Amino acid sequence: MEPKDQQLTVALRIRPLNDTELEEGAAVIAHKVGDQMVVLMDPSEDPEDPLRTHRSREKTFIFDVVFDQHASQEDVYLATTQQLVEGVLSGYNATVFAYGPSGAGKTHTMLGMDTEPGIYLQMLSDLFQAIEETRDNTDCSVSMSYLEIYNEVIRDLLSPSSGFLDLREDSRGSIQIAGITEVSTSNAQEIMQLLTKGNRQRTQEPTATNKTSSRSHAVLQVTVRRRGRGAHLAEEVRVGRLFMVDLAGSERASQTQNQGKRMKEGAHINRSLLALGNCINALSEKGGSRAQYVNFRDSKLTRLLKDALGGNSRTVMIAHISPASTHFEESRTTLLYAYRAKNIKTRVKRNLLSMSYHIAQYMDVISDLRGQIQRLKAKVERQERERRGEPGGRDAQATIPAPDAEEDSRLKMNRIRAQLIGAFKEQLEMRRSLVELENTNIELHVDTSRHLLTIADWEQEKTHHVTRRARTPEKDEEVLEAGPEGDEGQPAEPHEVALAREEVNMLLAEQRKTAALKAGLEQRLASAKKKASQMEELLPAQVTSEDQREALRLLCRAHELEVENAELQAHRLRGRSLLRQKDFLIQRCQQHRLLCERVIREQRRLIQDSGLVVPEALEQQYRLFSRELGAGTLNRLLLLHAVMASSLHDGSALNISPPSEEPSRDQLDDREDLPWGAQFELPPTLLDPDSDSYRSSKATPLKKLDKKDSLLPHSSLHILLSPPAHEKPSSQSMKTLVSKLCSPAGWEPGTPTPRTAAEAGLSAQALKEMAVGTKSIALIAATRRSRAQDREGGSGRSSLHPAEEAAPDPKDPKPSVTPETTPTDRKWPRASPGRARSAERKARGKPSPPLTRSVQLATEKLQPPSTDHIAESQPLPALPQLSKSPGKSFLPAVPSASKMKPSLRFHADESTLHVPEVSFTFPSATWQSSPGPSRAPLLPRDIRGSMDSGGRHHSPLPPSHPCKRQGGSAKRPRRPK
Ligand SMILES: Nc1ncnc2c1ncn2[C@@H]1O[C@H](COP(=O)(O)OP(=O)(O)OP(=O)(O)O)[C@@H](O)[C@H]1O
Repeated sequence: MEPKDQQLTVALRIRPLNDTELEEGAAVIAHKVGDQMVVLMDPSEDPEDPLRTHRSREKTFIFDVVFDQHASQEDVYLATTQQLVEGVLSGYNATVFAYGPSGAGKTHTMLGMDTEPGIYLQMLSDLFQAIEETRDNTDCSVSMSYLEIYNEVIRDLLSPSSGFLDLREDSRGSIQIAGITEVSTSNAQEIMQLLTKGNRQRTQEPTATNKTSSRSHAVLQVTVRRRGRGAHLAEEVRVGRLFMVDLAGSERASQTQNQGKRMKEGAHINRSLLALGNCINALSEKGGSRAQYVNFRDSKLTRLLKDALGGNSRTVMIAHISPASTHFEESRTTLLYAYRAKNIKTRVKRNLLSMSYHIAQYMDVISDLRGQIQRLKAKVERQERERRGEPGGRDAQATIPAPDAEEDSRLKMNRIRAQLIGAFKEQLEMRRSLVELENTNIELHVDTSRHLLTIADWEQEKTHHVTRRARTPEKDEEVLEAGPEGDEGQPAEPHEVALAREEVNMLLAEQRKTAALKAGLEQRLASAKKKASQMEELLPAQVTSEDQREALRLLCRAHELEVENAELQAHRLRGRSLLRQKDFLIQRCQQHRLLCERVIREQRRLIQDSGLVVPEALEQQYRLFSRELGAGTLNRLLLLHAVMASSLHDGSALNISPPSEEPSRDQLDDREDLPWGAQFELPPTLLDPDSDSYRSSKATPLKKLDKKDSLLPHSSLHILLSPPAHEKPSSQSMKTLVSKLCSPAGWEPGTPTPRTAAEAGLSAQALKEMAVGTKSIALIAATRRSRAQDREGGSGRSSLHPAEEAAPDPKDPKPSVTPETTPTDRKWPRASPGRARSAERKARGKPSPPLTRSVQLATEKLQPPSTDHIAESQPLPALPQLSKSPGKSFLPAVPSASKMKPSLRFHADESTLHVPEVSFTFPSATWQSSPGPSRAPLLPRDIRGSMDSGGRHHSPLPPSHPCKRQGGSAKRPRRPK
């Protein structure tokens, strides 16, 4: 059955004013208008204020249904949740959750009172009644569990002594709570008794706004399994899951005047509700223009509600507010949240469990029927003979196996088969549990890494802080203003870091627990396997008929396939998780790299300040390091990695729809203004689609402090665009992509390097377009560096290598060109300061200063190539497609920027320009500078070409190569395949 899109139903309930509010003389500011509208008046705005006469004091919100203080529990149930009952019985998931600030009436709606039962009881009563009505033709079982999430730990409310429970993702991707008590029930009253018992265990404390405030999120999960009865052997099992969630209050700590323990609870509650809010925001924008990543992993609550919000569930959110003017702020934020949630869509599909062993049941029936046919045939024959008076009628009967013996054999066979199935099932369950444990283990590692990243970020920030203080003691006051300090002048550790430390300890304990469980399970699996193989050895002796043999053969085959399936799933999970870990590793390396760069920069400054003589070898190494940085290769790789990971995630690179026969007129039109015919070359790195979620918190201290990659000016990129030969290219997305990848300004300096295509602003279509195609032309985007140099060429500024440029020279009063100061316009040609100045001169009627021929030439050559002539250029040898060259490093595919850009050096006299050896090769434009004396070779020998004893340069290109024919002796050859 096809999954269907389903809009989240959002209802609003306004409770009556309570005694405290009446005593306070609070006014009613929330009014229901019609069935769907609520108007909220701002009590702080004075209607008499002449400055605000034209401003509306009212805020209007529309929901699916709105209830006011007159609505009964039944009204609320009938209009919101009753419709979910049928779906749950048919195998759909459903979720109802109550949202709102403390004391707004969430528990009242969900649990209610004896006289006025809430949604729990009403829904369960209806569910059991519906089950009763279909009992004749279906087998139905209902089980329930009840848990709370308190301070980010899960507790079983039906068995509170079982300690903290784990959330696990099973091999099918659905969230399970390991070790939760599942109680089978047969009526709603039983569930209510269990709920009341569980509720007594729920963490409740009096707060300023509610005397019995629930400090945790309570989740009641009811699972209904339904199977058709009778002759419907093919009938599958329908499993419907119903979640009913009573969330903790969504108020802010300041609003409840909470302190101490309450404050800490508040932090956890707010953290999970913040995560929930973020998910709601991201999900509500998902269908819109902005593609958003939804991070469900930020809290246990969102992980648990993942399906309810973004997956397979029909979901109803009931928002609650107080009508009192004293609660205006909470009511407003609640309404905003609920309003946003209205945009969320889920994709519901029926949960059908195909019964893995029903093949065995078929065989059972077939052999029964065959036996019956045989018996009937024999009976008919016997009767025929008897009727004809033929002798042997009685003898013939003797050759047919007696029905009793047959029945015996059948029963024996059934017993054997049941044992075998039991053994196989047990094994399979254990394998599945092992996969889950493995998955949990990896997730624990990933979570640990995430928290470690946060801690490491903080440690770096701390060091940075100390260094800054040491360097600029006079700015102490500023630093003090920037944040609170600890005892020894160290900045105080933020709450989130302390939390991360706590979590790491907890996660390590969890890891140990999981490892022990896994070891036990592996032992049990080994003994189960041994038992099963003993049984298999004994079986052939017991099998008497061909049918039985066939049944057993099929049974074993089914089991083999199940095992294979489980192994494949395990393999896939392992792969996915390893990639996630790899992602973290990359982040850690990146973090470490930034630290190293900072250390190097500081040390360099120290060396320069103290006038130390640096050994030549070290100086050379430093230059090499700076050049690598200048090339920005790493940043590009990170971007491409992110693009690739993202394309894998949404299948854009893999799931290519078959081309249509005729490209439409539009398509052709679209092509005209695009660098089509080209091919994108992407790194073969395959990374986990979810990588984003494992990034350390966006608000980690270091990120707040040091967002920019200041040492890394962005650089050139060699992109081969591959047009979808028949697919309609989206010119806009392609242009965005090209500008993002070609232009170093594609992501702004000072912002973190994008990690996903979404962050880079690339749509799935763009990624798809990147990945397919046949024809190739080359588009070489000139480097930002060369553009910077181009600008500098105009302005006559000294141009050092990028790292020198990035690290400001203390002796140089002029500010260096760093990515932060670079204008971010993305069009060629850029309005460079040089050009601006010459335009200014022209405007003032002053002639430009004369340039030497070499400066003019170099300036001309540094203009980026127009893409027009690229299409006309001679086709270059096609480069290998990424996907076809797995295992190859991407590194050589991106020509080092330092190879592509000439390093211009202006001496004291602006008009003398020294351009060291470097050459560019564009499809129809080649330029080359004169060889410099001491330039270190940047290309490997085979790419670089060689010098003979006579000092002549031998290009590695064949004489017929177009680049050669254009006459350069040291032209940059194509990257070897
Ligand atoms: N619609 C209503 N009609 C009558 N009384 C109500 C209504 N809603 C809430 N109340 C009363 O208001 C008080 C607080 O409600 P409740 O405990 O349900 O709030 P809550 O949102 O669950 O708070 P918390 O988040 O702190 O647990 C209760 O005494 C409850 O009986």
